[in-house]
Amino acid sequence: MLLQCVAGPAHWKEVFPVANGDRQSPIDIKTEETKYDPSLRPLNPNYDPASAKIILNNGHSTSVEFDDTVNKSVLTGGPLSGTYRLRQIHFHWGSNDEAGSEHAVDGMKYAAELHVVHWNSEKYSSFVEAARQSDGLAVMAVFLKIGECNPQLKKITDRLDTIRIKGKRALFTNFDPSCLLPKSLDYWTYFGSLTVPPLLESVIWIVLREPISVCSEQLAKFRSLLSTAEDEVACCLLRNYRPPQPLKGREVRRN
Ligand SMILES: NS(=O)(=O)c1ccc(Cc2ccc([N+](=O)[O-])cc2)cc1
Ligand SMILES: [Zn+2]
Repeated sequence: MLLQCVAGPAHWKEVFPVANGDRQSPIDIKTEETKYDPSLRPLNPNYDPASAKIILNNGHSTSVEFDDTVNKSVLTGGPLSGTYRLRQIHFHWGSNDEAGSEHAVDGMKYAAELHVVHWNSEKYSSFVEAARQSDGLAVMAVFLKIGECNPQLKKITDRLDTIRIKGKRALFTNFDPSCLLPKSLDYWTYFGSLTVPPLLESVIWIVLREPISVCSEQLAKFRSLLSTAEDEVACCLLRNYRPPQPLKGREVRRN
């Protein structure tokens, strides 16, 4: 029986024409072409560990979902005007340690990438509404570089065996995602999109320049997640990164 895994990024444009839009993500960041912008402020993530609620396998990644009914965990500063409320974090990885990040830096891909997803709760009343607005979402991207095992990431990888099947969820609280950020919060920023369908062009991307570490054994645990539900033939979630998309004249600024 042929294993039916989901159609990859090459087919998305057939269902979501915006896949060929003017501000698609991810991109390959050519560092020489980035522009220093003195108006960019320091990033100011302020997260309450009590906001963390559940860890989830949604079939195309694993995410930790946060309570976003109040402004308890927010991101301000950086390129952002106003307050962006923390919604969820999730990861992208590859079938081997040589590739897995979505963004690239001068053509170089990291082993994986963490996305910390926020929405503009000052201007919009819900995540789904914000996701349809050009300034609706702010996603902080953190590169994961192969090296030492990451003790903070262990809090997540140790729980993955309880959510192997698509749709599974488990309680996951008392977790502050700041523990997954590098020492330096220096960043590049540009206007882009969601990197998975519906690929909405509503994301202010904030890509941290300093990676955090991850070891091969930790990455292997992500790859053992299943993209299939209980009643389906098992398919491992071996990779879930979209390749870099055309810049189409966009500027990438740095602080
Ligand atoms: N990879 S990413 O661009 O950071 C990303 C962030 C959030 C999401 C989750 C999601 C965001 C929005 C919608 N929507 O509006 O239908 C559906 C799913 C999907 C992907
Ligand atoms: Zn993502």
